[in-house]
Amino acid sequence: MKNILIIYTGGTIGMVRTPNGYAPQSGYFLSELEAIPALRSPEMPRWELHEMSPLLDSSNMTVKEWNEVAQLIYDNYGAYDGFVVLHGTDTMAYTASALSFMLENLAKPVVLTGSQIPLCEVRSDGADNLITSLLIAADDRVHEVCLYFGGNLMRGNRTTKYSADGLAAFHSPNFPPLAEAGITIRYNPTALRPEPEGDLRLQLMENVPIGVIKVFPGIQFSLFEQIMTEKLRGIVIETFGAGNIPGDGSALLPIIRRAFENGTVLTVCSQCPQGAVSLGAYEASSSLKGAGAVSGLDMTTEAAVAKLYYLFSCGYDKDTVKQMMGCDLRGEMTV
Ligand SMILES: NC(=O)C[C@H](N)C(=O)O
Repeated sequence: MKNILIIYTGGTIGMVRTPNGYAPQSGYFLSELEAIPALRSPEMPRWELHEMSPLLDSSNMTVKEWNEVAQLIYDNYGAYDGFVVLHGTDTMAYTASALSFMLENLAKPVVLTGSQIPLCEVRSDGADNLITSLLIAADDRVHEVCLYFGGNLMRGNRTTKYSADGLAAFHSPNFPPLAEAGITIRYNPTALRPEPEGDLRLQLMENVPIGVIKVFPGIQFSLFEQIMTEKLRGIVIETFGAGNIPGDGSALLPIIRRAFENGTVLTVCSQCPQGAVSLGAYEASSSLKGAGAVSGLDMTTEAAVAKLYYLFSCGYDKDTVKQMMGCDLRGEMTV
Protein backbone atom coordinates (compact mmCIF):
# COMPACT_ATOMS: atom_id res chain seq x y z
CA MET A 1 0.00 0.00 0.00
CA LYS A 2 1.25 3.47 -0.91
CA ASN A 3 2.26 5.84 1.85
CA ILE A 4 1.64 9.59 1.45
CA LEU A 5 2.76 12.49 3.62
CA ILE A 6 0.25 15.34 3.84
CA ILE A 7 2.03 18.60 4.65
CA TYR A 8 -0.48 21.09 5.99
CA THR A 9 0.72 24.70 5.69
CA GLY A 10 -2.60 26.51 6.29
CA GLY A 11 -5.07 28.07 3.86
CA THR A 12 -8.85 28.14 3.75
CA ILE A 13 -9.18 24.35 3.79
CA GLY A 14 -8.45 24.22 7.53
CA MET A 15 -9.67 27.66 8.53
CA VAL A 16 -12.37 28.51 11.05
CA ARG A 17 -14.47 31.64 11.43
CA THR A 18 -13.09 34.21 13.86
CA PRO A 19 -14.37 37.72 14.69
CA ASN A 20 -11.78 39.00 12.15
CA GLY A 21 -12.69 36.61 9.34
CA TYR A 22 -11.40 33.16 8.43
CA ALA A 23 -8.11 32.15 10.05
CA PRO A 24 -6.19 28.88 10.50
CA GLN A 25 -6.26 27.18 13.90
CA SER A 26 -3.49 24.87 14.99
CA GLY A 27 -4.05 21.39 16.38
CA TYR A 28 -7.55 20.92 15.04
CA PHE A 29 -7.18 19.75 11.45
CA LEU A 30 -6.37 16.08 12.09
CA SER A 31 -9.72 15.56 13.84
CA GLU A 32 -11.43 17.21 10.82
CA LEU A 33 -9.72 14.71 8.52
CA GLU A 34 -10.47 11.72 10.75
CA ALA A 35 -14.16 12.67 10.50
CA ILE A 36 -14.11 12.01 6.72
CA PRO A 37 -14.65 8.22 6.36
CA ALA A 38 -13.56 8.19 2.68
CA LEU A 39 -10.04 9.19 3.68
CA ARG A 40 -9.57 5.85 5.46
CA SER A 41 -11.33 3.74 2.83
CA PRO A 42 -9.38 0.69 1.58
CA GLU A 43 -9.13 2.30 -1.89
CA MET A 44 -7.15 5.17 -0.45
CA PRO A 45 -3.39 5.19 0.15
CA ARG A 46 -2.19 5.28 3.72
CA TRP A 47 -1.45 8.85 4.85
CA GLU A 48 0.04 10.79 7.72
CA LEU A 49 -0.36 14.46 8.51
CA HIS A 50 2.45 16.89 9.26
CA GLU A 51 1.16 20.22 10.47
CA MET A 52 3.48 23.20 9.95
CA SER A 53 3.82 25.85 12.61
CA PRO A 54 2.57 28.50 12.45
CA LEU A 55 -0.27 27.74 10.03
CA LEU A 56 -0.60 30.57 7.54
CA ASP A 57 -3.01 32.30 5.28
CA SER A 58 -0.97 31.80 2.12
CA SER A 59 -0.70 35.54 1.58
CA ASN A 60 1.89 35.33 4.39
CA MET A 61 4.03 32.63 2.77
CA THR A 62 7.67 33.62 2.27
CA VAL A 63 10.91 32.07 1.11
CA LYS A 64 11.34 30.73 4.68
CA GLU A 65 8.20 28.58 4.40
CA TRP A 66 9.13 27.44 0.88
CA ASN A 67 12.41 26.24 2.35
CA GLU A 68 10.68 24.45 5.24
CA VAL A 69 8.29 22.59 2.92
CA ALA A 70 11.02 21.66 0.43
CA GLN A 71 13.33 20.48 3.23
CA LEU A 72 10.54 18.36 4.72
CA ILE A 73 9.92 16.67 1.36
CA TYR A 74 13.64 16.14 0.88
CA ASP A 75 14.14 14.67 4.39
CA ASN A 76 11.14 12.32 4.03
CA TYR A 77 11.67 11.45 0.37
CA GLY A 78 12.68 7.84 1.01
CA ALA A 79 9.93 7.16 3.53
CA TYR A 80 6.90 8.15 1.39
CA ASP A 81 5.66 7.42 -2.14
CA GLY A 82 4.23 10.89 -2.66
CA PHE A 83 3.42 14.19 -0.99
CA VAL A 84 0.30 16.35 -0.76
CA VAL A 85 0.89 19.95 0.26
CA LEU A 86 -2.24 21.60 1.67
CA HIS A 87 -1.88 25.30 0.97
CA GLY A 88 -3.93 28.47 0.69
CA THR A 89 -4.99 29.30 -2.83
CA ASP A 90 -3.76 32.90 -2.89
CA THR A 91 -0.09 32.07 -3.40
CA MET A 92 -0.33 28.38 -4.24
CA ALA A 93 0.90 28.95 -7.80
CA TYR A 94 4.02 30.72 -6.45
CA THR A 95 4.81 27.91 -3.98
CA ALA A 96 4.19 25.25 -6.64
CA SER A 97 6.56 27.08 -8.99
CA ALA A 98 9.19 27.51 -6.26
CA LEU A 99 9.08 23.83 -5.24
CA SER A 100 9.40 22.75 -8.87
CA PHE A 101 12.73 24.58 -9.12
CA MET A 102 14.00 23.69 -5.62
CA LEU A 103 13.44 19.94 -6.07
CA GLU A 104 15.59 18.94 -9.03
CA ASN A 105 15.19 15.38 -10.39
CA LEU A 106 11.95 14.87 -8.52
CA ALA A 107 10.70 11.37 -9.32
CA LYS A 108 7.67 11.25 -6.98
CA PRO A 109 4.42 13.23 -7.06
CA VAL A 110 4.19 16.45 -5.05
CA VAL A 111 0.59 17.66 -5.30
CA LEU A 112 -0.48 21.06 -3.99
CA THR A 113 -4.13 21.57 -3.21
CA GLY A 114 -6.48 23.39 -0.86
CA SER A 115 -9.99 24.73 -1.03
CA GLN A 116 -12.10 27.81 -1.51
CA ILE A 117 -14.54 26.84 1.28
CA PRO A 118 -13.25 25.49 4.64
CA LEU A 119 -13.63 21.78 5.36
CA CYS A 120 -15.80 22.58 8.37
CA GLU A 121 -18.47 24.18 6.16
CA VAL A 122 -21.19 22.21 4.37
CA ARG A 123 -20.39 23.09 0.76
CA SER A 124 -16.62 22.67 1.16
CA ASP A 125 -14.61 21.65 -1.87
CA GLY A 126 -11.78 20.60 0.46
CA ALA A 127 -12.60 16.89 0.88
CA ASP A 128 -12.88 16.28 -2.90
CA ASN A 129 -9.67 18.15 -3.61
CA LEU A 130 -7.79 16.29 -0.89
CA ILE A 131 -9.14 12.81 -1.75
CA THR A 132 -8.27 13.15 -5.44
CA SER A 133 -4.87 14.67 -4.62
CA LEU A 134 -4.05 11.71 -2.37
CA LEU A 135 -4.91 9.29 -5.20
CA ILE A 136 -2.71 11.29 -7.61
CA ALA A 137 0.13 11.39 -5.06
CA ALA A 138 -0.03 7.59 -5.00
CA ASP A 139 0.24 7.28 -8.79
CA ASP A 140 3.56 6.15 -10.28
CA ARG A 141 2.98 8.12 -13.49
CA VAL A 142 3.53 11.50 -11.85
CA HIS A 143 7.13 12.73 -11.37
CA GLU A 144 6.67 16.43 -10.78
CA VAL A 145 5.25 19.24 -8.68
CA CYS A 146 1.65 19.69 -9.68
CA LEU A 147 -1.47 21.47 -8.52
CA TYR A 148 -4.85 19.77 -8.30
CA PHE A 149 -7.95 21.88 -8.01
CA GLY A 150 -11.59 21.62 -9.05
CA GLY A 151 -11.19 18.56 -11.27
CA ASN A 152 -7.93 19.48 -13.02
CA LEU A 153 -4.38 18.34 -12.41
CA MET A 154 -1.96 20.96 -13.73
CA ARG A 155 1.80 21.38 -13.84
CA GLY A 156 2.48 23.54 -10.78
CA ASN A 157 4.78 26.04 -12.47
CA ARG A 158 2.23 26.61 -15.26
CA THR A 159 -0.61 27.63 -12.97
CA THR A 160 -2.10 30.94 -11.99
CA LYS A 161 -4.95 31.69 -9.61
CA TYR A 162 -7.78 32.74 -11.85
CA SER A 163 -10.85 33.05 -9.66
CA ALA A 164 -11.29 34.60 -6.22
CA ASP A 165 -14.55 32.76 -5.62
CA GLY A 166 -14.94 29.95 -8.18
CA LEU A 167 -14.29 26.35 -7.19
CA ALA A 168 -12.16 25.75 -10.30
CA ALA A 169 -9.89 28.55 -9.13
CA PHE A 170 -6.77 27.79 -11.18
CA HIS A 171 -5.86 27.93 -14.83
CA SER A 172 -2.89 26.58 -16.73
CA PRO A 173 -3.23 28.91 -19.71
CA ASN A 174 -0.21 27.76 -21.70
CA PHE A 175 0.02 24.07 -20.94
CA PRO A 176 -2.58 21.28 -21.17
CA PRO A 177 -3.87 19.58 -18.02
CA LEU A 178 -1.80 16.65 -16.73
CA ALA A 179 -5.01 14.85 -15.82
CA GLU A 180 -8.74 15.44 -15.62
CA ALA A 181 -10.73 13.97 -12.76
CA GLY A 182 -14.21 12.94 -13.84
CA ILE A 183 -15.69 9.55 -13.02
CA THR A 184 -12.12 8.33 -13.38
CA ILE A 185 -8.81 10.21 -13.24
CA ARG A 186 -7.72 10.42 -16.88
CA TYR A 187 -4.01 11.14 -17.22
CA ASN A 188 -2.55 12.86 -20.24
CA PRO A 189 0.67 10.89 -20.84
CA THR A 190 2.04 13.31 -23.43
CA ALA A 191 1.85 16.20 -20.95
CA LEU A 192 3.38 14.45 -17.93
CA ARG A 193 7.10 14.90 -17.31
CA PRO A 194 9.25 11.80 -17.83
CA GLU A 195 10.96 10.15 -14.89
CA PRO A 196 14.26 11.95 -14.19
CA GLU A 197 17.59 10.16 -14.25
CA GLY A 198 19.66 11.64 -11.43
CA ASP A 199 19.07 11.67 -7.67
CA LEU A 200 16.84 14.23 -6.01
CA ARG A 201 18.67 17.49 -5.28
CA LEU A 202 17.47 20.24 -3.02
CA GLN A 203 18.30 23.91 -3.55
CA LEU A 204 17.08 26.13 -0.74
CA MET A 205 16.04 29.68 -1.61
CA GLU A 206 17.59 32.92 -0.41
CA ASN A 207 15.55 36.03 0.18
CA VAL A 208 16.88 37.75 -2.93
CA PRO A 209 15.36 41.21 -3.63
CA ILE A 210 12.97 40.56 -6.53
CA GLY A 211 10.40 42.96 -7.97
CA VAL A 212 7.43 42.80 -10.32
CA ILE A 213 6.55 45.90 -12.34
CA LYS A 214 3.29 46.04 -14.25
CA VAL A 215 3.28 48.62 -17.02
CA PHE A 216 0.19 50.78 -17.61
CA PRO A 217 -0.67 53.64 -19.93
CA GLY A 218 1.19 56.73 -18.74
CA ILE A 219 3.75 54.87 -16.58
CA GLN A 220 6.67 57.16 -15.66
CA PHE A 221 9.64 54.84 -15.72
CA SER A 222 11.89 57.45 -14.12
CA LEU A 223 9.98 56.93 -10.86
CA PHE A 224 11.19 53.33 -10.80
CA GLU A 225 14.78 54.09 -11.80
CA GLN A 226 16.43 53.93 -8.39
CA ILE A 227 14.73 50.75 -7.30
CA MET A 228 15.43 49.08 -10.66
CA THR A 229 19.08 50.02 -10.87
CA GLU A 230 20.16 49.91 -7.22
CA LYS A 231 17.84 47.77 -5.13
CA LEU A 232 16.59 44.78 -7.07
CA ARG A 233 18.53 41.82 -8.44
CA GLY A 234 15.69 40.33 -10.42
CA ILE A 235 12.76 42.11 -12.05
CA VAL A 236 9.76 40.68 -13.84
CA ILE A 237 8.21 43.32 -16.05
CA GLU A 238 4.60 42.57 -16.97
CA THR A 239 4.24 44.14 -20.38
CA PHE A 240 1.28 44.56 -22.69
CA GLY A 241 0.49 41.73 -25.12
CA ALA A 242 3.50 40.08 -26.70
CA GLY A 243 6.07 42.16 -24.77
CA ASN A 244 5.20 45.74 -25.61
CA ILE A 245 6.02 48.75 -23.46
CA PRO A 246 4.59 52.26 -23.71
CA GLY A 247 6.59 55.01 -25.43
CA ASP A 248 9.48 54.58 -27.81
CA GLY A 249 11.60 52.94 -25.14
CA SER A 250 13.79 56.00 -24.64
CA ALA A 251 12.66 56.33 -21.02
CA LEU A 252 13.04 52.71 -20.02
CA LEU A 253 15.97 51.44 -22.02
CA PRO A 254 18.79 53.41 -20.35
CA ILE A 255 17.37 52.27 -17.01
CA ILE A 256 17.39 48.63 -18.08
CA ARG A 257 20.93 48.96 -19.39
CA ARG A 258 22.15 50.49 -16.14
CA ALA A 259 20.25 47.91 -14.10
CA PHE A 260 21.85 45.06 -16.04
CA GLU A 261 25.32 46.59 -15.62
CA ASN A 262 24.64 46.68 -11.86
CA GLY A 263 23.72 42.98 -11.88
CA THR A 264 19.93 43.11 -12.22
CA VAL A 265 18.26 40.65 -14.57
CA LEU A 266 15.04 41.86 -16.14
CA THR A 267 12.59 39.27 -17.47
CA VAL A 268 9.75 40.19 -19.77
CA CYS A 269 6.37 38.53 -19.12
CA SER A 270 2.95 39.45 -20.42
CA GLN A 271 -0.15 40.81 -18.72
CA CYS A 272 -2.09 38.41 -20.94
CA PRO A 273 -2.31 35.04 -19.18
CA GLN A 274 -2.46 33.19 -22.48
CA GLY A 275 0.19 33.29 -25.22
CA ALA A 276 3.87 34.14 -25.28
CA VAL A 277 6.13 37.17 -25.27
CA SER A 278 7.76 37.69 -28.63
CA LEU A 279 10.35 40.46 -28.35
CA GLY A 280 10.77 42.26 -31.63
CA ALA A 281 7.39 41.30 -33.06
CA TYR A 282 6.41 44.96 -32.63
CA GLU A 283 8.52 48.09 -32.66
CA ALA A 284 7.19 48.70 -29.13
CA SER A 285 9.11 45.67 -27.86
CA SER A 286 12.18 45.48 -30.06
CA SER A 287 14.17 47.93 -27.96
CA LEU A 288 13.75 45.80 -24.82
CA LYS A 289 15.76 43.11 -26.46
CA GLY A 290 18.74 45.34 -27.23
CA ALA A 291 18.81 46.73 -23.68
CA GLY A 292 19.57 43.42 -21.98
CA ALA A 293 16.10 42.17 -21.05
CA VAL A 294 15.34 38.47 -21.46
CA SER A 295 12.07 37.13 -22.83
CA GLY A 296 10.03 35.06 -20.40
CA LEU A 297 8.20 33.56 -23.42
CA ASP A 298 5.00 31.93 -22.10
CA MET A 299 6.08 31.71 -18.44
CA THR A 300 3.65 32.88 -15.80
CA THR A 301 4.75 35.77 -13.59
CA GLU A 302 4.59 33.32 -10.67
CA ALA A 303 7.07 30.98 -12.36
CA ALA A 304 9.34 33.86 -13.43
CA VAL A 305 9.49 35.21 -9.86
CA ALA A 306 10.27 31.76 -8.41
CA LYS A 307 12.87 31.10 -11.10
CA LEU A 308 14.69 34.37 -10.38
CA TYR A 309 14.81 33.49 -6.67
CA TYR A 310 16.07 30.03 -7.56
CA LEU A 311 18.79 31.03 -10.02
CA PHE A 312 20.19 33.75 -7.76
CA SER A 313 20.05 31.32 -4.79
CA CYS A 314 22.15 28.88 -6.85
CA GLY A 315 24.83 31.59 -6.83
CA TYR A 316 24.99 32.17 -10.59
CA ASP A 317 26.28 35.47 -11.95
CA LYS A 318 23.94 37.82 -13.83
CA ASP A 319 24.92 36.55 -17.28
CA THR A 320 24.20 32.96 -16.32
CA VAL A 321 20.92 33.93 -14.63
CA LYS A 322 19.91 35.84 -17.76
CA GLN A 323 20.81 32.94 -20.02
CA MET A 324 19.00 30.38 -17.83
CA MET A 325 15.87 32.54 -17.48
CA GLY A 326 15.40 31.89 -21.19
CA CYS A 327 15.90 28.10 -20.87
CA ASP A 328 13.27 25.59 -19.88
CA LEU A 329 14.37 24.03 -16.56
CA ARG A 330 11.26 22.22 -15.23
CA GLY A 331 8.69 22.43 -18.00
CA GLU A 332 7.80 25.99 -17.00
CA MET A 333 8.15 27.47 -20.49
CA THR A 334 7.68 26.48 -24.12
CA VAL A 335 11.00 27.16 -25.86
N1 LIG B 1 -8.81 29.91 -0.54
C1 LIG B 1 -7.74 30.24 0.17
O1 LIG B 1 -7.03 29.37 0.62
C2 LIG B 1 -7.45 31.71 0.38
C3 LIG B 1 -6.66 32.05 1.62
N2 LIG B 1 -6.62 33.47 1.81
C4 LIG B 1 -5.22 31.56 1.51
O2 LIG B 1 -4.61 31.72 0.49
O3 LIG B 1 -4.68 31.08 2.48
